[in-house]
Amino acid sequence: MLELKGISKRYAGEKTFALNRVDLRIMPGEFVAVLGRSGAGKSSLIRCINRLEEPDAGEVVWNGQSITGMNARELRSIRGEIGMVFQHFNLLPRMSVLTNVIAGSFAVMPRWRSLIGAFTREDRTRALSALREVGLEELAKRRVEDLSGGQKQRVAIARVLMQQPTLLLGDEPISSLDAVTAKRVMTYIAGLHIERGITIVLNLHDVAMARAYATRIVGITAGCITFDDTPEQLGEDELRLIYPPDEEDGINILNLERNEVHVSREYN
Ligand SMILES: Nc1ncnc2c1ncn2[C@@H]1O[C@H](COP(=O)(O)OP(=O)(O)OP(=O)(O)O)[C@@H](O)[C@H]1O
Repeated sequence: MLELKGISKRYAGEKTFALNRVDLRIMPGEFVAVLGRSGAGKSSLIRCINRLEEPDAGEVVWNGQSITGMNARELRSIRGEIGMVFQHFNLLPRMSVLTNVIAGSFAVMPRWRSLIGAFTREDRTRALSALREVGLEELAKRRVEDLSGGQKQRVAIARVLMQQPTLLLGDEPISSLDAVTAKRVMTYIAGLHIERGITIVLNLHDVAMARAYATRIVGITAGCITFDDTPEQLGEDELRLIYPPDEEDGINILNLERNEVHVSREYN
């Protein structure tokens, strides 16, 4: 179980809290989509879970272990259990696809081996099998910088598979992909949930995707949870709460008819 207890985060120099005493309990095997307008605190929430950002207050507990109470060594080890996919993939662009996938186990690999690239035969076999699962085995030797966005995200998913995590965190993993590719990537992520029972927490900008794939939706507004229920309960009123009109520029970002949310001017 993943538990956030009173998590608060305020960035240096900012007046308002990015997260304001957030409490959240996620049971094993849940697929949670986190929705909210731009700046609501979605990334901060995801990043505070594995301490890519340090919360200012509160506690994160994963399977009975307090992540917030861990020292650097313990944190490295727990991160081996927690996979992460990002909007911009976070891959090593000049390295091969295979090397990137093997890098998924760096957190659990003795440091000297990861430094000199001395991968074992077993590492390669496992990485190739992960690539097969996302349909990219033939591209194993290709440099990552030569791949399309969708292929890069599938490499990132293969890297997560290699890591064999029990928890997958995603910070807008489909935001930079076109609609068709985004759907394909979501299908792979859903596969991790359905076939392996991995607990998943993803930030998404796309309400339709959240409804289609998640088992639970958490809405964040100005650093606070304003919705937490099943996708079926997410109606128009709830969407208005999660996506209030921008007071400063008066743009109502919610287009209920098209069932999609424009999160910033660039998306329009
Ligand atoms: N490194 C930072 N330094 C200062 N302020 C930050 C930093 N990161 C985020 N913030 C602020 O914290 C608030 C929440 O940001 P966060 O990135 O968590 O929101 P978000 O919902 O993920 O937004 P988006 O959908 O645009 O990515 C925003 O007001 C943002 O400007």
